[in-house]
Amino acid sequence: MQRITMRSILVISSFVAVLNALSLFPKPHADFKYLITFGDSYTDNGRLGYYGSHQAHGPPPGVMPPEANVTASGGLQWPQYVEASTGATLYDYAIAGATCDNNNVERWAAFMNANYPSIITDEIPSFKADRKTKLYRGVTSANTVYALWIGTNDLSYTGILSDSQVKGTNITTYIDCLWNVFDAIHAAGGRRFVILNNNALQLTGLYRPLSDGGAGDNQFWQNKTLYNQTEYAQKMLEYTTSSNTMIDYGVPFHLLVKNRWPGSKIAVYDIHSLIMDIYNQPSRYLEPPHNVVGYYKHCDVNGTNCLYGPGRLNSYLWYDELHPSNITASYIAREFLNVVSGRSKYGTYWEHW
Ligand SMILES: CCCC(=O)Oc1ccc([N+](=O)[O-])cc1
Repeated sequence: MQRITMRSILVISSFVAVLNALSLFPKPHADFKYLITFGDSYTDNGRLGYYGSHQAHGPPPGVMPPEANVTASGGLQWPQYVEASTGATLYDYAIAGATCDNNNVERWAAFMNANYPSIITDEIPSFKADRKTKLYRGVTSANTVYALWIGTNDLSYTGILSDSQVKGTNITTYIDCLWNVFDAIHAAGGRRFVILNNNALQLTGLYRPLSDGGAGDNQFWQNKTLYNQTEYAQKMLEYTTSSNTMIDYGVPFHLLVKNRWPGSKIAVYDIHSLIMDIYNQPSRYLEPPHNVVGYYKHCDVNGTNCLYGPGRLNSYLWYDELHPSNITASYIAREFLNVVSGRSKYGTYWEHW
């Protein structure tokens, strides 16, 4: 294992991954000019960094923060691959650390002396403010896809998994929040939605028991080894799969039975299955020697003194205890484009007839 500041190596490997990924990407579509994303660190392309350097405030209306080359994937994040391979304009409102709604699960960000901004309390208001600016001049309901991927922090050890949610709320409240996000986007003219379901979190180093190759005490769960880790991995499996079933049934119920978002098309993108497929058949996705149990970036419980490796990031399913690696992000992006074009086995498609 090397101790080096890996920024340049990460940027180079990002570029290699981009080149590999671009050659595999489906052709861009004329009706896909804008991608507007909401979520957490699985989607954030640098927005939290802006808040961190501006006293927890977001950018003024009409300004998108600069994109980062090194995100929580160790390189580019999945929307950036979509952007690079299609030429679509990306407006990424995702913020690392976010939950769907701080009124349900709020999480403290000590470095900002504030809660992490959430989708309902910050990302959606920022989107609504930007919509009134020239950023949105070319955006129409036909040429724009809205993507929502949220739940990892809601269900997390600092959230529902440790019963730390706001009193009176529960997993159903988190699921209802997803529909509230769609309400807000629909009211703003959005008609094409992709919802990415919950990751296979039981396989991450964070939730996998130490005795089964998972992390010990770490930056995302500082006293993990005090817990019955097998029980918590199983709970996380229950929470993610139950939430995903609610998403599977909730989308057609609200769209078709309740007519909640008239004129809309919604695809459910089964990230959980994609990650399981990479986990079960790593040689199809990762560079040898592939590693789907460990992770590339190892830090102390404060997130400092990080060590990287062994080997190359492109061999890893996971970048750190919680985050898919850069190459995994490129597969998430590639399959996202298949979902948008209606051709993915990971997509389930719903619209009015
Ligand atoms: C996918 C959800 C996990 C997540 O959001 O992780 C992060 C939370 C906070 C930070 N940060 O403060 O830099 C990074 C990742």
